[in-house]
Amino acid sequence: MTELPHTKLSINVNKIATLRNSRGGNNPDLVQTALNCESFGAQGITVHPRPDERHIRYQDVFDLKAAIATEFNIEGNCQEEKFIQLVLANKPTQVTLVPDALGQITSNHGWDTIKNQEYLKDIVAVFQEAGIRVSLFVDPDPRMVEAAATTGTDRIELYTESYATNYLLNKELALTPYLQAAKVAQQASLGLNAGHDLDLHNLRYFAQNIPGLLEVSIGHALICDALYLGLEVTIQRYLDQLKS
Ligand SMILES: CC(=O)[C@@H](O)[C@H](O)COP(=O)(O)O
Ligand SMILES: NCC(=O)COP(=O)(O)O
Repeated sequence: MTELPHTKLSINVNKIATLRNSRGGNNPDLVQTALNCESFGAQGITVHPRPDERHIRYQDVFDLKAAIATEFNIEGNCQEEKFIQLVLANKPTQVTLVPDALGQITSNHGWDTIKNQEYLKDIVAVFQEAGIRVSLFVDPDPRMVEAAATTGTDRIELYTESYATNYLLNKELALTPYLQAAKVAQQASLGLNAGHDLDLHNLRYFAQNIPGLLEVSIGHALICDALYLGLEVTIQRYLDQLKS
């Protein structure tokens, strides 16, 4: 029997949609690619629809929901009413709430869970009442993690951009704030996810050292690696990084 990694790999397929949209038509086929990801071992599929639908279109979310069998994670900005309705209509396994500004190229910060405490409590409850697990995207700041716990969220997703950047300079230092944040999350009984700029170089060290890491969502680097290695080999390599 093969050993299963304890941290789930959810593959973000935004970049497949970016490529498809660049020519119109349906090549590459987003749903087929997601199904391939699953058959190659992915334990979840992540999408991050943005209001301009520059990659994931709202219809893609319905199409993926109807097709995939693993955990479906929809990330996005819940300050958009259209996003809330999209998530409620699809009832994914998990919604990850991200405080994106309009027109942002990519996500670049987590929630200020202190300032937005009341708003987050209300919106977390909206999704939970629909049976959807909620995760809040936060920076690795113990104060933000502590305040996230008081919103009632099930999980947090640690924004790993600074880990990925600093890993190249000093991996121990790069990890330090994430370790502290993870400890606070554990004490508060919050589930822990992570994502953004994780790749084949920095993933193993993160996964081996962050206690209780339940899920990583990875898109950009994984899809780039698949151009060189093929999707099946790439996914196996990412899963290998998650084996303890
Ligand atoms: C929240 C997060 O870190 C990712 O979902 C990332 O924002 C991917 O979005 P893009 O593919 O639009 O860059
Ligand atoms: N939540 C992070 C995510 O889905 C993918 O981020 P990236 O690997 O594309 O940087």
